[in-house]
Amino acid sequence: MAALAATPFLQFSRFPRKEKIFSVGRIGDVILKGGSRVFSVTQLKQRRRFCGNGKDCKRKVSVRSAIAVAEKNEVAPVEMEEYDAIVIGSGMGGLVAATQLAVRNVKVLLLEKYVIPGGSSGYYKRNGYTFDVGSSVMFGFSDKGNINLVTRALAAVGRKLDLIPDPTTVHYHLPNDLNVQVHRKFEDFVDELYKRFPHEKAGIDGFFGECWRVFNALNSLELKSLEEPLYLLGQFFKNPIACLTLAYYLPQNAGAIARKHIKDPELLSYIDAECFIVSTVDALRTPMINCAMVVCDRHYGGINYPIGGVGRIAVQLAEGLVEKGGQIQYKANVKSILVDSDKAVGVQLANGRKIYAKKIISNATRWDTFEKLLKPSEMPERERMFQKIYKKSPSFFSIHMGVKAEVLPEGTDCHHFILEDDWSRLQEPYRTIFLSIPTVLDKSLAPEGHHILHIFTVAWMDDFEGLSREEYNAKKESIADDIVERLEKKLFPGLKAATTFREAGSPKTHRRFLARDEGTYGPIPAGIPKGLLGMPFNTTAVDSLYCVGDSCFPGQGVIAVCFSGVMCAHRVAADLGVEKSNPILDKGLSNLLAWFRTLA
Ligand SMILES: NC(=O)c1ccc[n+]([C@@H]2O[C@H](COP(=O)([O-])OP(=O)(O)OC[C@H]3O[C@@H](n4cnc5c(N)ncnc54)[C@H](O)[C@@H]3O)[C@@H](O)[C@H]2O)c1
Ligand SMILES: CC(C)=CCC/C(C)=C/C=C/C(C)=C/C=C/C(C)=C/C=C/C=C(C)/C=C/C=C(C)/C=C/C=C(\C)CCC=C(C)C
Repeated sequence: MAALAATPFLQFSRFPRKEKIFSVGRIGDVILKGGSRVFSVTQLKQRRRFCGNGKDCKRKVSVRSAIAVAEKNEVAPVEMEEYDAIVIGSGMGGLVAATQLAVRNVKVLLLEKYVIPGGSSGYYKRNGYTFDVGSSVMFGFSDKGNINLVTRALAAVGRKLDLIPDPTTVHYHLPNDLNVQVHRKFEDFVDELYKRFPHEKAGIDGFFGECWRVFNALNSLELKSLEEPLYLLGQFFKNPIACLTLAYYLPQNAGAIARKHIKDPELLSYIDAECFIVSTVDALRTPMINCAMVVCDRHYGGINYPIGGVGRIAVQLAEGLVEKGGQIQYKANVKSILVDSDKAVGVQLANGRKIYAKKIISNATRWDTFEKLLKPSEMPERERMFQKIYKKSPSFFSIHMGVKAEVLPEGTDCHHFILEDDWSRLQEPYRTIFLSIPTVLDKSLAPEGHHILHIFTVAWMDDFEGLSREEYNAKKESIADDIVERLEKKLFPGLKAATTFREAGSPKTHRRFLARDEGTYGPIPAGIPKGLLGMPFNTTAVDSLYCVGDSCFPGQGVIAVCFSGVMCAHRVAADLGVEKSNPILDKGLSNLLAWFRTLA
């Protein structure tokens, strides 16, 4: 047994009852796991007085004395699975957090419930088609600047994908025949707006000018954890103007800023549509930083599509993770996060297996993390506050289709957004249609002579509850028929007849395959938010538990969750002692941020 004293983390199984396991942490906390019960050394020493609630586990002892206790209690060592960090879920947020830790030589294990990586940025294959699970508009994927976080995430693990530049981010088909093509070149795009709204030229310049101010500030920073004070101070010192600019815009929303410059209601509705496609809410509820980020990045680095499909990004990151010494396990469904004395110490899988780590990172949504992986009755106050400020966004109804190529007119753009009638219906379920045709850029995704149409529209889970299998399937088909008919009228006559493959997914499909509560697309503000002020970062009220992904700052979107992954890895690395940190400053900043959130 003495030989094991040098091992930083030990685990023993108790004789003769093998199901009892206990472990010794690096600092020597001893935990005896017996079913759901957790015992500390103190409790081990006073077994008769143990009441079973595990509340006493605070006392630290040396590994040597822990072993002595173990020996006294007739336990013997067993093989131990212990990591520096466990990441639950391999969405882009989880993958970036895991890879960023692995390249810092942190021993990291990524657990994914599904059979491939990527979550909503994954892919699936059917009948010769490679479909993107989520949408195919990739921000942050260029060679320019600091904000190209997808490119940077891949580069960190030595990967680079071949990209196809998309000449038009999106083609809007809006009420009153408002047609706007968002060209790659900013000047070409605003020309379209000037033509339609000549009386608002100054307003257009004013609003987009402010967007560029925010974007340029973002793009001039080295992006790391905003919860790490030494980094923040360093950035303030190096680039005070950029930091103050961002601090100024942090609590503001795009709609309020648009109204400072623009009066024309139709143009304001257009800005709503621009925000809606990325946040599923109008401009008044979309943080200015997020709006600026997307309306500028598409012209700065441009939107670029990876040859082979969006799913290739996640596959490359997962391979890179393993190459850098990390591990990934598929079909590993985490059922609960193990907590000892208010500290996350490991996870338990659906098959009962327990795995321990110093830090646990959840890429599940905050709702799934705090209501399913942890006991909802023990939800920390900070999370209750988050749930007051943010609610779950609706999910999507999606249709993946294969069609004969001739049905698309020459020069069809890759991405379209359609709202046929009334502007006031922008946020209603099924009213808007998002359409991507990635084969316009990459023909290799479909059999020769065919295109992919990936269509989605906002939908709520409630519409699909309580139906029999037949009713459910019939409902999906009827919604899909209706959308195809609308697309026939608006864009592609003959679409139905040209269809060679069609598969529809409901919010239930999103819930099932992405493990997202109610299939939600992410958090949306319950009222008018104070910009991004109320959005939580990565640390949580549970010691050693972190969240990453779209229910963390700055929200939905691949580039946004990549940023969340970068921030999370930096904070975790600092807490593991791999990056510089200062506990006094940490505490000060954490209190300051908690206070900021109360203002949201
Ligand atoms: N710009 C675009 O075109 C585009 C395209 C696709 C996705 N997206 C964005 O990606 C964002 C989501 O990324 P994300 O990183 O937050 O998460 P995600 O939902 O994509 O991935 C979460 C992953 O965690 C896994 N998981 C959840 N619970 C688990 C458990 N208990 N055990 C094991 N695995 C578990 C899921 O299977 C999934 O793979 C969305 O906001 C969306 O905007 C954008
Ligand atoms: C202390 C404190 C806290 C502070 C101080 C000041 C400062 C320094 C600050 C800073 C800040 C920062 C850095 C920030 C950052 C931010 C970011 C990065 C952001 C980002 C964002 C992004 C986003 C939001 C994105 C999104 C996207 C999306 C969602 C997309 C989607 C798409 C789709 C859906 C498409 C559509 C389609 C069709 C149409 C078809």
